[in-house]
Amino acid sequence: MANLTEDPVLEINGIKVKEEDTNLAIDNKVVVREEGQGERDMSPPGGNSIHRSGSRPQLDLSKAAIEGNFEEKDPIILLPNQSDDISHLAVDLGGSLIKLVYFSRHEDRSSNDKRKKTLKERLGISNGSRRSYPILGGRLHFVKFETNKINECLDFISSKQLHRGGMDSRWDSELPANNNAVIKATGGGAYKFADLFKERLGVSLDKEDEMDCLVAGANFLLKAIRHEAFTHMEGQKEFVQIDHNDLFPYLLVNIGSGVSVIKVDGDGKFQRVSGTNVGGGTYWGLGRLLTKCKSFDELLELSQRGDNRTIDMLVGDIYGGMDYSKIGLSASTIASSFGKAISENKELEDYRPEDISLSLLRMISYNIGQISYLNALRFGLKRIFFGGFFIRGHAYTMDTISFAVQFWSKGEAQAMFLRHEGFLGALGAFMSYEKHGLDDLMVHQLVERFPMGAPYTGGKIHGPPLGDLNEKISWMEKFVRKGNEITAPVPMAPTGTTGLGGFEVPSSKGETLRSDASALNIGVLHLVPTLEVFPLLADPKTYEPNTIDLADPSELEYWFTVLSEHLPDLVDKAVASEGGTEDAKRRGHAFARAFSAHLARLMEEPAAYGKLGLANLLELREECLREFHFVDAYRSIKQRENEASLAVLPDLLMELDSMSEETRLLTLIEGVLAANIFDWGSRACVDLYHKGTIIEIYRMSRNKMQRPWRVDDFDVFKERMFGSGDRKPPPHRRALLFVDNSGADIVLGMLPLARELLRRGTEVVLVANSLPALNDVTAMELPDIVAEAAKHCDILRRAAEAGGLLVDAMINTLDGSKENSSSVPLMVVENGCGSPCIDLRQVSSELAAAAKDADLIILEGMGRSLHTNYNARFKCDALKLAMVKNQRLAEKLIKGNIYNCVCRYEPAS
Ligand SMILES: CC(C)(COP(=O)(O)O)[C@@H](O)C(=O)NCCC(=O)O
Ligand SMILES: [Mn+2]
Repeated sequence: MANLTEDPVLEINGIKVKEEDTNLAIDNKVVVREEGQGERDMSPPGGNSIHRSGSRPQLDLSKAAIEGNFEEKDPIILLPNQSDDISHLAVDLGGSLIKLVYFSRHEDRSSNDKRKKTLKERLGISNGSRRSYPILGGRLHFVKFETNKINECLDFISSKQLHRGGMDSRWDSELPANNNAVIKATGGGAYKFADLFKERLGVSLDKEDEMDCLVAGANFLLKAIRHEAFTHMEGQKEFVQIDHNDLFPYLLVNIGSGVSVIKVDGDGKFQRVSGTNVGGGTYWGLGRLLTKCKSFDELLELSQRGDNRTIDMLVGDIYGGMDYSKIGLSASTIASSFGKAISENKELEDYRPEDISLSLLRMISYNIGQISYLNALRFGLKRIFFGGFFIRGHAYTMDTISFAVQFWSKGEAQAMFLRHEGFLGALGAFMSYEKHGLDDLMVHQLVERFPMGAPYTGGKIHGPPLGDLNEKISWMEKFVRKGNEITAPVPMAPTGTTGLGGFEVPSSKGETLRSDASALNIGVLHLVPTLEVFPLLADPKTYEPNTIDLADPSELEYWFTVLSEHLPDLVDKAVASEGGTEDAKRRGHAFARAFSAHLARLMEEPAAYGKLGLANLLELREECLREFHFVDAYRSIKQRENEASLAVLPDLLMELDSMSEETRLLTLIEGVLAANIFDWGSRACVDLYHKGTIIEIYRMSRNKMQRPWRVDDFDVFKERMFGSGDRKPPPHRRALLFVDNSGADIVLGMLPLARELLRRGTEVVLVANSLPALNDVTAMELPDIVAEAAKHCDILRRAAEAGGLLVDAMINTLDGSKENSSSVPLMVVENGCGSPCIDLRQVSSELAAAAKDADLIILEGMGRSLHTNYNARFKCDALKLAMVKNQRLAEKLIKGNIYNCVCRYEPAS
């Protein structure tokens, strides 16, 4: 991609413009409420972004860059700073809270360049199939407001222009905006506030049935979001994998102001079987009267410091401190909520508000748990999902409900909670828009991201959005100046909080309850309809990308330390990559703070963002960099190393060509392993780079390549390649090479290996990152590297030409001939990721298409073949190659040492 960093004059008319390619870009629309100041107007300042007005989105041309070839007619221009332009909204107007779900569309990358076209033809990808998705890429956001602050909500909708345009025009940007906009709405407020919406926003509310919406929302979440449901027992949270084919029937208990109990038998098939008027509204209403609390969250926070024994009558109070063991009740069981208040000569003021709040919370939670159990029993249901904003991710509430269900059902029924608990209705209303195709989305097409503000605000979004990066950073700076105000997460109830038969008094309570606990557990859902499950996974259902389990606290602590210690160096690189300007420095600091806050948050509650693996942490770092507009922190390092390696490539190729086939294969594999040492993500390696030049380190690394390697299946691989005795196996048809780093790794390691496969008649597909991550080579950079290498090698040149790789590159071939002699093709596809690891449940459609004819995959590097996929099994032959550049991982995974190598070969399973 050619960068227009010199501020060229861009003619927009007549040239196609498109937004940044954002399959993986993070949402950067965090908006904040400042302590004590209410909402601050954060509408975008003038600057170099063009002001938005009217219903047509305007363009932000800053940092515009041409994608592909300058020479091409009508090149596509990327607008990295152009923010979301297409939005949709659905609302759930409840008695206590208003929930919004809105969608912001991002232009899908439908690149025009010739390389992609050739690739598509070769891989048989038709554009037609893409168009069949009613929605293109986009993001689903979740926001809530208190109903009594409906004006804030209307301001928010207005500031983001969410009400603009009718649905049809919104889904398809080519249609004109509609001035008679209609918003899907559910909840009682859809009736109550219809006039207000019309008056303030000029929109009509299209009312959807509340139960329909709750069920549609729950079904969507349970089918489409990976870590949506979890159990919560005695402080332990555990995510539950729901089998889509075995979801129904279940009981859905939605705890809003009141409680609905719904038996769900399928999509759109349900019956409201019960309910209770003692719900969230009761807790809040009674709690407010009894404690003078100003908000629900405040009331919940009070309960955190409460001791209900002062008010509740316990079994022990009646039985002189004894259990009533005959019927299974311990002395600490609540015999009668608020029961002590009748027998004591005390007034309301004599009770601590904290104790009242906890007593009330337990009374209501327990009652709901019990009613739910009775209904589950009534219909023979084993699974009960609890939703609604009463829960708010609050540990005691969940424990209390779980306890009731467990106790009364004797463990037969299971209480489960939903991360998007409060948004079922709003999501369901959103789903009711016709033709958006959301209900067809699958788990692998949704990527959840946690924006920069999440650790601070808990995803709470108030007021207008932060207009641009500058405002985001100044908010961050202000925040940091205020000191350590990262609010503590919801303290997990310690083990034993709710012993069998009753509720013990919590032995330790958190200092503060996060004011907006529930919203912490959800991020922004990025919809990427083009993502697919990698078709060569032997068993996608049991596939787990992460090798290291961060549920082990010592692992968690270790990797947090590694990432924290790497941060200063990363910031230096990132700042340097943007010219070391003052602006870059500011962004660098803000990035470091934001990422540290994410780390701190996860350290306190590892499951806060869903199940946590090392791959998620490494990806979060890259996402966070992107959020602060560090597009490619290792850009110049990559360039330098590519140049140095390309300079010695001809000598290496000559040396290889002088070898026998078998020696050459070994030398090639050694070469890949040795060159994998160039990894700017490894502390040990970075220290090493200060001790020599690229070539010196490469030589040293090669010289240390004694076999047997720590994991050494080379001989089996060699046999598959050359056979034994008279048996000569056919070459592989197509190999997918998941490449890793720039520089020596790709140029002196993987390209020569690719060349060997090509020489043997195997088609080669180089699979590289869609977005930069550390010093990994990207799919965008690869064609130029291949073109350079092809100048020195006929095999590569012919294959690259056959694969359409050289269409744009101006290369001088060795012999000057340009005829397209027959060759198996060399291709490049993007993998759909922007991380050093790869989750093969979510790969690009290009890669999925390329995989269909592949019978060999080679995964290279620590991230792709050790941290992730080390235990993955494939339908085709697989070779995993990596140098282990971390002592602890070497000990743990291969019982070896740092710089040991892995050559793991697994024939098709
Ligand atoms: C980030 C990485 C996975 C990249 O390794 P690669 O995939 O390039 O081989 C690796 O450098 C890593 O695990 N680094 C952290 C551990 C350390 O600094 O030792
Ligand atoms: Mn790498």
